[in-house]
Amino acid sequence: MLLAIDTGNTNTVFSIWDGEKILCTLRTSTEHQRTADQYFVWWDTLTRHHGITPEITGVIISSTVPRVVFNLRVFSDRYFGLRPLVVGKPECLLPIGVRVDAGTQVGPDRLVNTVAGFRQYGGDLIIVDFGTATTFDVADHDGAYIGGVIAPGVNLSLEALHMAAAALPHVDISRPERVIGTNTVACMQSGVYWGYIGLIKEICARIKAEHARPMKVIGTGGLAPLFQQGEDLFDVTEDTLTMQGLLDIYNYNKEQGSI
Ligand SMILES: Nc1ncnc2c1ncn2[C@@H]1O[C@H](COP(=O)(O)OP(=O)(O)O)[C@@H](O)[C@H]1O
Ligand SMILES: CC(C)(COP(=O)(O)O)[C@@H](O)C(=O)NCCC(=O)O
Ligand SMILES: [K+]
Repeated sequence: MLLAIDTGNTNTVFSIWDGEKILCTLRTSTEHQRTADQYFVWWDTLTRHHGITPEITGVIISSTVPRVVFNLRVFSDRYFGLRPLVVGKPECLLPIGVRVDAGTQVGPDRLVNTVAGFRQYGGDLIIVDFGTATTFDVADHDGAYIGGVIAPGVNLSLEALHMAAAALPHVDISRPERVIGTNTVACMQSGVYWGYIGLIKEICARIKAEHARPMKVIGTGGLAPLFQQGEDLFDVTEDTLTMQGLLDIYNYNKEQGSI
């Protein structure tokens, strides 16, 4: 079984792959102070709760927060006796090219998404991932990652309003039916929800105009379905794209004999 770990700036997700199937997914907040032993207590409690005793034979990590990788490495080594494959490190091979400005450290999550998108849908893709930041990852005809767009995340935008303005409360995202809000919360939800719909449409249209061939748009991340409602933003939404990419990269490294 493969343990695939996707650390974003907000949440860290562990998925256990049994062949081509996800057995179980565990989620915790991302904190670089969390030790290997703390991960294990959490892991042990939840896997027992799910009634599984996973036989982990491989670990792969994608982390947008470099500092958490140390404790995840110790966790993997101490509890499974395994050296994890870390996306973005030179020893982790990728089945796609990366064509960006020299010296750019592309977020590993973006590369992982591109790998999974290319394997499932072929080239010429825009992948929109709703995380702490909202990222647009662009894959060329041959699957190479050729850049994209980074925009402030949905919850980050709502949080920024609350933090900066004394009279604005903390608000959760939702889809208001009407654009004209008749109370403060509705006004904030409208600004972020409908503003975001506009942002996604405009950025995708401009990427398509810059790209020589027709493109498919994939939406991923917890909020993708909320934005897809009643709109035609994405050709497809995928809720486990990053996890699938981690499995693909692990399998590729096995095939290449690098692990
Ligand atoms: N299904 C969902 N509904 C509402 N908020 C969500 C959902 N999934 C994630 N979020 C929120 O979106 C933000 C980004 O979370 P996440 O996608 O885990 O980011 P990251 O991958 O950057 O850690 C967080 O504030 C999280 O609470
Ligand atoms: C853009 C990101 C912050 C998104 O991270 P996330 O929202 O998943 O936590 C991350 O991919 C990152 O740190 N990227 C490095 C810069 C780049 O990708 O060009
Ligand atoms: K992410």
